[in-house]
Amino acid sequence: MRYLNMLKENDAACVSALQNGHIFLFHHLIPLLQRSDPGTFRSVALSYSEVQSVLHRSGSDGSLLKESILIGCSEQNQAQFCLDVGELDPAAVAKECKGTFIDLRKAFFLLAGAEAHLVAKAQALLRWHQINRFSGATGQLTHRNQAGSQRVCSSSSIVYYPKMSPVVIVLVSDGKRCLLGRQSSFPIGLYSALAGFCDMGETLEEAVSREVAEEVGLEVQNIIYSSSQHWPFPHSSFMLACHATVSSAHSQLNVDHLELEDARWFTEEEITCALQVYQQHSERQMEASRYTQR
Ligand SMILES: NC(=O)C1=CN([C@@H]2O[C@H](COP(=O)(O)OP(=O)(O)OC[C@H]3O[C@@H](n4cnc5c(N)ncnc54)[C@H](O)[C@@H]3O)[C@@H](O)[C@H]2O)C=CC1
Ligand SMILES: [Mg+2]
Repeated sequence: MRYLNMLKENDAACVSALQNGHIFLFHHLIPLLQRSDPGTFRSVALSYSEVQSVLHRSGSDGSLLKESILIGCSEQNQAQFCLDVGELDPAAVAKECKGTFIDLRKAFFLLAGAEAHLVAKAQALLRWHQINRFSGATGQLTHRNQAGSQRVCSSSSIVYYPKMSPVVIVLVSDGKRCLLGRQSSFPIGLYSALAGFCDMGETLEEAVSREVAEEVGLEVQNIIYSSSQHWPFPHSSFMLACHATVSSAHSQLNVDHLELEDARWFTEEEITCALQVYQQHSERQMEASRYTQR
């Protein structure tokens, strides 16, 4: 952690870490992956010299490498960076790297947990840099530090840091059943816990109460924080997960159909059965993928 922090503060050390580090490539924010076992994918960690040669063979002079952004540090203490090669031909880069560019909406669910997290973080940082080239206050260009952990306005001292949008997601229970909803944009049959963006100035509890009231017209109690994660959709969300209850006497739903297509109470048996069906479906997909690769 201290090493990463030092790289954010020290441009020269960050350049040297880049030359000895691992680089993950993106093309217009789409991550490069490689197929590993049948049906599974992994992210591609390239060395500095490997990226240099990919860039040269794809017709670039290699200066793009300095645009790399620090995203983390491996267990072997090797710095990890990401780089968007959007100006190059994606097919040529993918062929050079024996990989394929896969949209993050898909990639996020194909990768193992830690890799999915790293790739999502990388995409969020790349996007933030792409849309913050100019200061919103002065309209002048902003310049990044070597790690890409901040941008500074070229005509004032304003410093910009990467931003996330806090989101609450809450599993509401009436003591026997849990409440799930679906938006019309969800895949057929998919239901999820209720979620929503926090408003400016709200506490976690206020955001949970408001979202549940807005979406299904219930008043929740006993809000308990459970865990959090970075969530890359629509982009750079910071998702805070909670549990909450309603009394069974006040569990009648009044669904806002502008926000949700449907919301329902589900029993434990229904959830267990749905999870079993999901598990069987995933196993069948894995099997089909093995078969098509033979
Ligand atoms: N059940 C669900 O709705 C689930 C949602 N999520 C995630 O939860 C988050 C919230 O999703 P929704 O339920 O659709 O939110 P939501 O219930 O707050 O409604 C979305 C609306 O909020 C407004 N909004 C306010 N701040 C916004 C911001 N920073 N970015 C985008 N829109 C903003 C927009 O008008 C947008 O149409 C997203 O990150 C989504 O990917 C994840 C799993 C399930
Ligand atoms: Mg919502």
